[in-house]
Amino acid sequence: MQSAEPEVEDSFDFLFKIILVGDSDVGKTCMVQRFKSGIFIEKQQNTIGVDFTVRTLDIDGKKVKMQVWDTAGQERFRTITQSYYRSAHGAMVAYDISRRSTFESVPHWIREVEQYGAASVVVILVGNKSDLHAQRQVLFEDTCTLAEKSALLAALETSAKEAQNIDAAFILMARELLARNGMTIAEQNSHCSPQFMLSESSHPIQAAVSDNKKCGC
Ligand SMILES: Nc1nc2c(ncn2[C@@H]2O[C@H](COP(=O)(O)OP(=O)(O)OP(=O)(O)O)[C@@H](O)[C@H]2O)c(=O)[nH]1
Repeated sequence: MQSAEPEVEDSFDFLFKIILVGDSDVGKTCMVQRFKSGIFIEKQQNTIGVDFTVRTLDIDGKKVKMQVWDTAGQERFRTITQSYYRSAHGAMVAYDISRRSTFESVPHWIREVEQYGAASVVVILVGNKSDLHAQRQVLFEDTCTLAEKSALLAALETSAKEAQNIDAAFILMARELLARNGMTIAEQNSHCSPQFMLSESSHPIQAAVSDNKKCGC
């Protein structure tokens, strides 16, 4: 666990703080590790409190530093993790597509973000372990329904194991935060990433969903 704010040394154009929440064992740490280092390590220790990691993305020539706060999903760390919501620009609510109970916890995590986070926080719903096709317990349609009902920015499925959509999730978040912080919608619309659903909260739906994905730019 790292409790202090990380030092930000090198230069960047934008710095965004992203908090990753969701039940224990949905794969949050593996997602962050895949995003940061491009690797997948099967056996992870459960996160204690909160860990942070940083990666700088190049988005259309802008250096966008993503400071990612990986929180513990275990109940006993709730009070620690709640104190990290307030400064987050973005939140990723993660569940495991092969474990229905983790999807059923999503409304709880969304409420936490709403309760403890800033009013402007951008929220994305992420169904991890999309490689576990045979064990699927959550339909992506249900994910989209929930994301729309909760007015989230987007819903997508990822696999930290097979490197599916992990970068896409963070890039999507970065682009939305950039859009809200000065980059024009016109610049945004020149890009389209397949394999996820976007809400209309900030700009038109760009893509439609799921495993046999079609990009609807
Ligand atoms: N098949 C599959 N397994 C995964 C994937 N991502 C993570 N796992 C496995 O899921 C387990 C839990 O992963 P973690 O990253 O520790 O989960 P967490 O959400 O950070 O858990 P807490 O720290 O307790 O909140 C580990 O055994 C991982 O190997 C994935 O994309 N596919």
